Amino acid sequence: MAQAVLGIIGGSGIYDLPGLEGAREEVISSPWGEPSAPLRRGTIAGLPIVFLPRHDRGHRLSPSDINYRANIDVLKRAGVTDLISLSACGSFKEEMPPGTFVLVDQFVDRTHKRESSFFGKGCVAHVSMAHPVSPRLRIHLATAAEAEGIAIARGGTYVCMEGPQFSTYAESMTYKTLGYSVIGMTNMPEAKLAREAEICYATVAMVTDFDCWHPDHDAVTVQDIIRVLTSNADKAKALVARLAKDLPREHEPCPIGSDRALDTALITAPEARDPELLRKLDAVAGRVLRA
Ligand SMILES: CSC[C@H]1O[C@H](OP(=O)(O)O)[C@H](O)[C@@H]1O
Ligand SMILES: Nc1ncnc2[nH]cnc12
Repeated sequence: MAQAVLGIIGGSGIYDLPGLEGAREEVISSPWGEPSAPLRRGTIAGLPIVFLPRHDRGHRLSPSDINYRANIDVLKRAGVTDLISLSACGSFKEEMPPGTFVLVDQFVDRTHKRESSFFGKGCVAHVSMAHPVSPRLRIHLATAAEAEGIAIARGGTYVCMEGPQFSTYAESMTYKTLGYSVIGMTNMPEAKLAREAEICYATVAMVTDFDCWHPDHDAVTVQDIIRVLTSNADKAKALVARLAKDLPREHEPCPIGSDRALDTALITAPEARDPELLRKLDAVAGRVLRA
């Protein structure tokens, strides 16, 4: 049984992880290019933790400029088995007001200018995304949030837009009418790539605003979001600390097989595979390619 290594991707407002014991910076190079930032590695209550701020410190990177492939690749190389994304989002539901942490269980991908797969010409793979979030991690997150007195919603659909502009009123009303719960700009293709890399993934979607559909909120502004971000970030850090204390030290097998997603995904015949691409896939797909 493998040791659990918890990865944390910090989104808007979460550029470090105070409380990381013995924290040190680790630069891991990736054949997929530059990750957002060096990793910060340490422990919380003895559990190995790897932290990566997806926009880099200073919020240098916009959602479309993040190299999601490099980020997931370096987290895989760092041994991450379980990955939590901490993400700011807008809400489409009155009952999920700013301050709510939504443990989403579905995603809709509306992004259109991002590299969204490690696979392609010379090594084709099709992983299942039917259930994109680890049910086991969601349960651990819900338990940790309850212990910390953090208001959560269990389940919801996160629609990922390209951005960087916020939605038009018509888009916002459409997503609301379709029944989506929250909106953000980063969790796709991140969740898809984590699945391809066989890393269990879950998102804490932290509501900062009601997007622009809400009659009392004419438009979303970064200033308004930042006001909520700070208190959300404090709660998120408490949530991570509690999760780290309670997460089993051995990686628990994923009940939906996220950690073995490539067992049934590769379709390119071994003799038709491109050696160059195989080299780049050494970390994310090494388990199956070396078999
Ligand atoms: C600062 S508001 C828009 C920004 O916030 C969210 O970032 P993240 O998901 O990394 O927390 C959203 O996706 C946008 O990137
Ligand atoms: N309303 C919103 N739309 C997209 N991304 C967001 N991040 C925070 N609030 C958002």
